Amino acid sequence: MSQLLHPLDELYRRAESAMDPAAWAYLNGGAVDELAVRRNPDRFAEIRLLPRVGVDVSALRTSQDLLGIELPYPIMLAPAALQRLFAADGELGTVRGAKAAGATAVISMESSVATRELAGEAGPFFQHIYVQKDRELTLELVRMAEEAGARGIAVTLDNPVPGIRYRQDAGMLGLPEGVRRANLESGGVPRLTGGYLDPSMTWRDLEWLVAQTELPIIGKGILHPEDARFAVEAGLQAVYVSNHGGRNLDTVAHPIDCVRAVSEVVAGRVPVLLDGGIRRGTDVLKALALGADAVLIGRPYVWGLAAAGAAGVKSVVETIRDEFLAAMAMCGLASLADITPAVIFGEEG
Ligand SMILES: Cc1cc2nc3c(=O)[nH]c(=O)nc-3n(C[C@H](O)[C@H](O)[C@H](O)COP(=O)(O)O)c2cc1C
Ligand SMILES: CCCCCCC(=O)C(=O)O
Repeated sequence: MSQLLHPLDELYRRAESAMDPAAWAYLNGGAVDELAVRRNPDRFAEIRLLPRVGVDVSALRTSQDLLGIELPYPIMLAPAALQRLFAADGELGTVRGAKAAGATAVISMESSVATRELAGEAGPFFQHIYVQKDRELTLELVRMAEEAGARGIAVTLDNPVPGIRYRQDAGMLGLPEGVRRANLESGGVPRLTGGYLDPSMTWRDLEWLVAQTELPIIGKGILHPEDARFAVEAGLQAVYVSNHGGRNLDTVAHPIDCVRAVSEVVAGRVPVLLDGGIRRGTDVLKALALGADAVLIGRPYVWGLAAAGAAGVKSVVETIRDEFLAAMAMCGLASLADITPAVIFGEEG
């Protein structure tokens, strides 16, 4: 008798059989013993919901404005590098699937299709960057994002040095032929000469970055409430709670355990985003209940991309969205504004 799988688990299985093992290791692996990779989703599963009944949930209101983008529901796609490792279309499949599902994508600086080529196929999108040792190159990346029509820039803060990734290193020794770091070698942005990370970057550099562009800057990889305060003081226009999917530091705190304290410090001054372990619609509800304004899906949409291209990406987003909508209704929550910590068991008092 065949076992019925959750739709995402089915895509995971199909993706694994479609993908080169080294790419699979890069996609799903993480730092050292990969405890944080595994436990990010587990932490969501450990949190219990406490529904209210007798509420009219016949028309759920889930749209919101996020940095000038009208999100139909609070689910977006996290930046993921080098997607031609996973599917022939790479990021083209992702932005097409995201657009079809009404989800805003964050395009990695390390995309294997250039942002300029993706922009015409994408809905509203954000560009991700790492601040480069060469600040002129950083500025060129900012200008590239502006010219391509990005609606904001997510700058990754949790990666001062490369994560130690044994599984990845055992499999992938370099980029296979045909997979390139497209934003870093085309259209005026020169190829990187040194490492892609700057371990000397501080809040002063972020203040500098904010002053260089009209685009909102989103600080990705914040877990500590004090860093959330620094981010707002530096002029960042969104705080993105993340542990990089457990890919950089093992045994790091889980984003779902940090988001409440972060959101209390941020106190509504800027939006709070969260990724790391979002696998089910109830995870979205729990993240919002504890203070996030929106969440981002990481690995699961890449499983969808690898299994079925743009349609697979769309299906991952819609599966999680439909579960989220059902969970809202089951919990007696008619709008995003109704989602508070009171829906978490043990927080109701
Ligand atoms: C294959 C892959 C590549 C990634 N590339 C980037 C990147 O270029 N920049 C970045 O800030 N985060 C990157 N991330 C981290 C994601 O943006 C996100 O934080 C993480 O995947 C969320 O956890 P989840 O996969 O459990 O949903 C990458 C993640 C994966 C799986
Ligand atoms: C040579 C490109 C490396 C990109 C690193 C992307 C990333 O952040 C990840 O987690 O992987």
